[in-house]
Amino acid sequence: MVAFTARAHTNIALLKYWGKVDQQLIIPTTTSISLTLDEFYTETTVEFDPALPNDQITLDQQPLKEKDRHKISIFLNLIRTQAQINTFARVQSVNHVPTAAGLASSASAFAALAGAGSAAAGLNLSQADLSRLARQGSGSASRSIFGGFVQWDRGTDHQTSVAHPLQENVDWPIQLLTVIVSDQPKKINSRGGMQNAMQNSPFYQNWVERSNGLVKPMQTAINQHDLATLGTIAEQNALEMHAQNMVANPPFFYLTDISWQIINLVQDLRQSGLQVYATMDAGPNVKIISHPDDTPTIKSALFKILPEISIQVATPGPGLTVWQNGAAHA
Ligand SMILES: Nc1ncnc2c1ncn2[C@@H]1O[C@H](COP(=O)(O)OP(=O)(O)OP(=O)(O)O)[C@@H](O)[C@H]1O
Ligand SMILES: C[C@@](O)(CCOP(=O)(O)OP(=O)(O)O)CC(=O)O
Repeated sequence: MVAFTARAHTNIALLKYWGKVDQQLIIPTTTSISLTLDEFYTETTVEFDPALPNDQITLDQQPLKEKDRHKISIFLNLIRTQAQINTFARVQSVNHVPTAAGLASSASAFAALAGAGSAAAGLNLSQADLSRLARQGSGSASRSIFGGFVQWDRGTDHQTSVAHPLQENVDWPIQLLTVIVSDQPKKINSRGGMQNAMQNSPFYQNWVERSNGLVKPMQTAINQHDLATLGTIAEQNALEMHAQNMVANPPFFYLTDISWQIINLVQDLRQSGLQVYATMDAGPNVKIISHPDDTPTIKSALFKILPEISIQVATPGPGLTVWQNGAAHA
């Protein structure tokens, strides 16, 4: 059969997804809003081949670990069922983003796999159906089908829990400075962490209500290109997500001393008049939401306190692209 390749970019949530109502279908407790990023992406090629005795999967030219391979095969089963085929697949994936370090590699990974896998299986899915499919691999992947600002409606079932673009072409100045504290895989993955928080934080229900209440204000901030309100809401929502983990029993932490140094610096810079805001996912890295003009000031302030730190500038990025191997890539 024919091989297809897909490229999907990561996204960083401005309003976080942190808990599931349905573990199997991946229906979240909250509606989330994200920004797709240009600089970090996954490229995946899929070919179904009747000669294969099982699914063969490589990530960055290395065979995947058994647990991760199993996860991909289960996901491919969703595609096989829909396409009514029972052939195994050859999957080659390359991450242009550190894997499992809280930089949303699972988002770009499953969005790319949904795109290449469904095309290679002969399915011609709509973007909404690709989002529903990607969601079942990793919740945040539902948002990486689209570019720019994206909203994943929590919904109540497979049909209604789907992402849609809020603003695909972002033509106003906003960037995320990603401060890489560590590019090593984290100890507690997102899946385990959110489950832990949901079951063991006494304030979890409060998080759900507050987070869902921030959807409208965040939409308004995006519509009005209001960086200050957008950043304020995003920082508040990220800290509240981490607070759930800190008050869980037993507590657990993604943020390290260095993460807190950066968060404190962001607050200091804000007090000095800059529009800078921090957001953090399931890892120690801090993403600084900011205006591109302020990059030199923010970078020099960061290097002053952390001379060894690595910083990547990320701007709004596009949605999923899929092409047949051998065909020209638009
Ligand atoms: N390109 C890929 N192909 C297949 N699986 C991948 C790929 N990239 C990542 N993964 C899988 O996703 C897992 C990482 O997902 P996880 O959600 O734990 O962390 P993350 O990448 O930091 O993303 P997030 O910020 O969404 O938590 C990896 O352990 C691996 O199983
Ligand atoms: C903190 C987050 O990045 C968590 C992402 O979690 P995942 O989408 O990786 O989780 P699973 O659905 O279990 O695969 C917040 C977000 O991206 O909304």
